[in-house]
Amino acid sequence: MLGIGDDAAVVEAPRGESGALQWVLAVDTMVETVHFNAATMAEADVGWKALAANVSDIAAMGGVPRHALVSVSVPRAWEPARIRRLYDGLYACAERYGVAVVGGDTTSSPAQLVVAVTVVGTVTAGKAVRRSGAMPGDAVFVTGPIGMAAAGLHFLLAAAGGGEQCVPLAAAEAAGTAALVQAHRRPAPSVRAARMLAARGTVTSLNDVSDGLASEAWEIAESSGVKLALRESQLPLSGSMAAYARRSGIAPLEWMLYGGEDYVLLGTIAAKDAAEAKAALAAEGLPMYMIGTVEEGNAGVELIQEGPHSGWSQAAAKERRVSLAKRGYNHFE
Ligand SMILES: Nc1ncnc2c1ncn2[C@@H]1O[C@H](COP(=O)(O)OP(=O)(O)OP(=O)(O)O)[C@@H](O)[C@H]1O
Ligand SMILES: Cc1ncc(C[n+]2csc(CCOP(=O)(O)O)c2C)c(N)n1
Ligand SMILES: [Mg+2]
Ligand SMILES: [Mg+2]
Ligand SMILES: [Mg+2]
Repeated sequence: MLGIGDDAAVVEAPRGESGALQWVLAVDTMVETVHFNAATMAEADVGWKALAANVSDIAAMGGVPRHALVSVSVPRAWEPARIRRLYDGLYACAERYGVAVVGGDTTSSPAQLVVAVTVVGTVTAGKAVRRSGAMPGDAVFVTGPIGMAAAGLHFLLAAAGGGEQCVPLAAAEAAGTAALVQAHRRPAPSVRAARMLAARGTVTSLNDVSDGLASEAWEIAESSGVKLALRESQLPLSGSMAAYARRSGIAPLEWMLYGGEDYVLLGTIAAKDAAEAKAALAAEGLPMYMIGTVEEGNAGVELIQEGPHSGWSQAAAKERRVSLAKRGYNHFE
C-alpha cells in the first residue's frame, strides 16, 4: 500500500485464496572481504546475491517471498554509479522472484560495503516447513548440484592473484569455469521447487545450503533428533566442477560437503512420495536428487562411501560409513 518514501512501508495483511496465511521473516547480511571482494564479485552480483540469499531462506520454509528492505552501508569513496549497479543486480533478482523492494536504509561506511536485506514472505497458515520434522525412513534430497559455488570462488581467488580487478566472466569462459563462477555470483534459490514440495504435504524438513551440505544436514539431524545417512555416489556432482577440481588437485567432495553458498535446498520427504515428487518437479524442469535416507539413532550425519578402495580394510571392501564433521563456513574460526 505504501513503499519507499515515508518512515516505513505499509503492506496489506495477506489473505490466502484457500485459508489464512502467515508471515515468514528473514534477514541475511553480506560484508565486503567476508562474503565478497573487489575481484570475486561485481557490484551487480553483490546486489543479486544479497537478495537471493534471503529469498533462499524463505524458500527453505516453503514460503513465497514478497517484500524486501535493503540496508546498505557504502564506503565514502564510492562513485554513485557503483551503488546504481548494485541496485541493478538487486532489482534483477527482485523481478525474477516477484519481490517488491519497499524500503531500506543508507549510511556511509568507514571502509567496506555492507548490504543487509530483510525479506518478508508468506506461507499457508500452519504449513511452514521446519528443520525439525525429519522421520526415520524418509528420503533425503537436494534441489540442485552442490559445491559449484565454492569451486567458483576458488577459481576467482586464484584468477585474481591477490589483485583488486573484478575477474571478468570471459576469463572463466576461457577456463571452462563460467558455470562455477555464475553459481557463486548469481545463485538461483529453489522457490518454485519448495512451493511444489511443500504443497504435497509429504516434505518433513527443509534447510537451504548456505554454510555447506554437511553443516545443513547436521542442523536437520539435531533439530529432528535423527541420523542422516548420505550416499556419496548419489551426491549431484557437476561435470565442470569435477573437471576443475581434478585440474586444481582438490577433492570435489570437500567443496560439495563443506563449501557452502549453493543456495539449493536440502530436505527430507516421506519415502513413499519420493519418486512421485521427483517426477512432478522434473515435469517442470526442476531437479531433485535423492541423496540418502533418514535413520534412527543419535543426531549425526554419515556418509556412505562405495568401494573397493586401496587403503580400506577387508571388512569395508564394498562400502563403508564415515561420520561427517559438523563443519562448514564459520564466521568466527
Ligand atoms: N543476531 C541474531 N539475533 C537474533 N536472532 C538471530 C541472530 N542471528 C541469527 N539469528 C536467528 O538464528 C536462526 C538461524 O540463523 P542463521 O543465520 O544461522 O540462519 P540462515 O540464514 O539459514 O544461515 P546463513 O546465515 O548461513 O544463511 C534464525 O532463526 C535467525 O533469525
Ligand atoms: C572473498 C570471499 N571469501 C570467502 C567466501 C566464502 N564464504 C563467505 S560467507 C560464506 C557462508 C555463507 O555466509 P553466511 O553464513 O553469512 O550466510 C562463505 C562460504 C566468500 N564468499 N568470499
Ligand atoms: Mg543468516
Ligand atoms: Mg538458511
Ligand atoms: Mg541464510
